[in-house]
Amino acid sequence: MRRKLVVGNWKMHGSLEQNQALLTQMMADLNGLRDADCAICVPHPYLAQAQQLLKGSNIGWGGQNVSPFQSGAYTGAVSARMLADFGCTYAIIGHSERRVLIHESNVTAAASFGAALQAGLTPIFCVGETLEERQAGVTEAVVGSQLIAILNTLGLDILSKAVQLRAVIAYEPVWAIGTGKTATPDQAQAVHAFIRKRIAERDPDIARRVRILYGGSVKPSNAAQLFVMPDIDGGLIGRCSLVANEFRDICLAAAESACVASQSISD
Ligand SMILES: O=C[C@H](O)COP(=O)(O)O
Repeated sequence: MRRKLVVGNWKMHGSLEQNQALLTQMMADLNGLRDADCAICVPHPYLAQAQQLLKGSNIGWGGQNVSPFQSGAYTGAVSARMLADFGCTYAIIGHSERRVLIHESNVTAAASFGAALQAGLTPIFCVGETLEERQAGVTEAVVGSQLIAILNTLGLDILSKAVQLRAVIAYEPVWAIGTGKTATPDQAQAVHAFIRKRIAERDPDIARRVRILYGGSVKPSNAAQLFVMPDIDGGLIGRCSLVANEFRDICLAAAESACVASQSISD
């Protein structure tokens, strides 16, 4: 059975002082969490602080993007190796805010996915459609092309590395991000099942093992309904990862849904 994972994406929020208080509270709140994994992806300047505070706790940490390049004259860019230097486990790749606002392409996102794996990080590869795309009925075509970009750009060899480092996919419908409009559990499940089916066409074993997170206005009041869906393996959380008790409740919902699932298997 796939272990649930909840990842907070702080986006461009925080300060040394706020982070100290928030991470300290989260460590206290999540100290006893056993049945789910959790992590926080912080803005790059706060990686050292996250490493110092979270080391030895059961909260992992990561960055929110990596350069597709290993090093060189790329002003303002941060390499995957640099994230690894700060003990990161995770790197969010291809978030829609980067795709939409700074026109990051499928090819760039795929190359960053490869760079993250190369540095030993677990990439969290984001896919998702806009509202116009959903209304036009092309959700599967859009998500499918975002996924296939990985193979087209990096080739089939990337799959074994992705398995080894437990690469994660995050389905985030753009229309649900930061809007308060969550996809219904059935809408999200349908796209998650499509993603798993697409991966299964290449490799059924990877499809069974890969964790697919849902992101887009996840909150304590809807987390449990989403996490019990068979192909939803946790969440990528924006706004509610900036509020300790809301993030705690979402992590607890993930752990609880894992217990419900294991009970129903043994029943
Ligand atoms: O990476 C996280 C997503 O963009 C979701 O953000 P949100 O929970 O604020 O809607």
